[in-house]
Amino acid sequence: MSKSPTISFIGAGNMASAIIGGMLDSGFRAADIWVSAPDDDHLQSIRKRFGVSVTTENRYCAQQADVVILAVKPQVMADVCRDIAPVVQNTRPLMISIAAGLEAATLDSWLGGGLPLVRVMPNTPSLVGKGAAGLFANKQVTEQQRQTAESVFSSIGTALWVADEDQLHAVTALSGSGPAYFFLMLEALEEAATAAGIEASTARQLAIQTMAGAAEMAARSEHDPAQLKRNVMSPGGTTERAIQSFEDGGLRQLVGKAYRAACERSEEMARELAGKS
Ligand SMILES: NC(=O)C1=CN([C@@H]2O[C@H](COP(=O)(O)OP(=O)(O)OC[C@H]3O[C@@H](n4cnc5c(N)ncnc54)[C@H](O)[C@@H]3O)[C@@H](O)[C@H]2O)C=CC1
Ligand SMILES: O=C(O)[C@@H]1CCC=N1
Repeated sequence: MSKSPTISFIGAGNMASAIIGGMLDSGFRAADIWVSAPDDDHLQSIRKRFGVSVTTENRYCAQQADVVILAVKPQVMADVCRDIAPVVQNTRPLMISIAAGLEAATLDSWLGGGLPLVRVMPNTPSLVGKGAAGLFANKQVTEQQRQTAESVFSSIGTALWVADEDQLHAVTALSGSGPAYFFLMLEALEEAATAAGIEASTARQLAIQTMAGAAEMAARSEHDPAQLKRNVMSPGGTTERAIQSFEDGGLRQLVGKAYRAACERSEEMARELAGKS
């Protein structure tokens, strides 16, 4: 069997940590992982936490790799790619970008052109093995490289390919940004329950367990969410009143509006960042 690939992360922030943490839990080896970022203090804390190799030199980091995962903010991506381009043009690893709204063609041009490139939109629950990621491969990506990319992201949750790159905007607004929508719901429920007199820690635990339980049920049930919702709503009972209140307040429209705002921002970022090339 061929040796496991060396995977280098450029960027050591929230998402790199979430992906590395999930990968190690699912059996990837720390010895096969490199991470680079400018801040040495930050890198040392990642090294202590995960036991991976670290360096402040992006080029050196990229040079080690069969797979380079670009995990920096979209706004610094152009500089990072141009800096490592001479190295990766020579070693030709599989490039993976997790940046929101940055198109494969734009990244490829910054990297000098012609490299196999997978764009992934992951999310932070990857840290606990419950990630949800959409993946898109450019034409240079081989079947084996597709499998490698899929093995990384399916090791930390659900990983689904999209055929059309444009669909990544819709994925970003759904599962990329989505954890924050549910955290907002948790915040609001906790505030409402504490205002009604429940101790804050009790309110938080009950709200979190309820969200996790509802998600698990939705995942396992043969019924759709609308039916599961109706099953909780006893006629004339408490839930019916609460749901009516959500509907009267326009929650559905508000969710649609927020979702479209995220989609539009992703498209806008793609235009802005393509203009930087
Ligand atoms: N946070 C999230 O929920 C998600 C983020 N993303 C994408 O992931 C990417 C990273 O986001 P976060 O981890 O949240 O950001 P972050 O700000 O937590 O991490 C960025 C990392 O890049 C490093 N960095 C900055 N300049 C650098 C350079 N020149 N060379 C190497 N490293 C450099 C920073 O030191 C930091 O470690 C972004 O492109 C974002 O669009 C994608 C899905 C979800
Ligand atoms: O907010 C953002 O732009 C990134 C992409 C998806 C989640 N966080």
